[in-house]
Amino acid sequence: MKSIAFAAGWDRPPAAAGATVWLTGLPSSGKTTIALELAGRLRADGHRVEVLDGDEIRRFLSAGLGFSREDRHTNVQRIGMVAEVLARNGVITLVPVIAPYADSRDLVRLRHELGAVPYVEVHVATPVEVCSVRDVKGLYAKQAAGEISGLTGVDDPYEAPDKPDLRLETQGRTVQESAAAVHRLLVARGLLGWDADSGAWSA
Ligand SMILES: Nc1ncnc2c1ncn2[C@@H]1O[C@H](COP(=O)(O)OS(=O)(=O)O)[C@@H](OP(=O)(O)O)[C@H]1O
Ligand SMILES: Nc1ncnc2c1ncn2[C@@H]1O[C@H](COP(=O)(O)OP(=O)(O)O)[C@@H](O)[C@H]1O
Repeated sequence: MKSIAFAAGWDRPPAAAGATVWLTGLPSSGKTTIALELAGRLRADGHRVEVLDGDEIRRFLSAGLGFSREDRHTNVQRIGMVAEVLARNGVITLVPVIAPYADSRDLVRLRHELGAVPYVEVHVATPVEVCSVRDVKGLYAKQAAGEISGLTGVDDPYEAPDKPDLRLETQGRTVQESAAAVHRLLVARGLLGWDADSGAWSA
């Protein structure tokens, strides 16, 4: 199959369409780690990739927003819009953001669908018991010590997706295995156009 691309005179396969890949899940579930691992793999395969990091967005685009239901909704809609613009322009946009409310996520998906922009929802479904042991940023410990409140999955809601495109259990799996599961989904959906591993069009 590779020879078809080169016989056609391309020095590299034509760019695939962009897509938004939203990784929703609890703090420390693995969203950011999986997004960064997958981004590296996709970039190595020649894809244009952006990772919209939740912390960075909150420092700039969503500066001043807190963690009330309303602020989280606003944050998610802003990120959804940026992701849609990027994806519409051929970028695979990975979004490791909690997005705890189903109606907020559904609105982002709907806007993508209305614009015919591919959208994939991955639920990083690590149980809270595992997340609170990982506690990458010390938030679970702070909540337990009474220093913060309103922590998603502990004393603030997390509405798990009913029908995500992929539900990923990360406990007992390596980061590479988790990222590979998302990669397989993108290939199965025909979103990568050209699969460098198999040397075939994934569509
Ligand atoms: N109260 C509370 N609840 C949940 N998360 C909290 C909270 N306070 C701070 N943080 C940290 O904020 C990081 C970014 O949150 P998000 O923008 O992804 O959240 S949301 O979608 O707007 O709900 C989020 O990043 P991740 O740990 O990568 O998920 C948290 O570490
Ligand atoms: N299979 C896995 N997939 C993703 N992360 C994992 C996995 N196994 C262990 N981890 C670890 O879990 C932690 C997840 O942290 P992070 O990605 O920052 O979570 P989040 O972005 O959801 O808050 C990291 O320390 C990561 O190394």
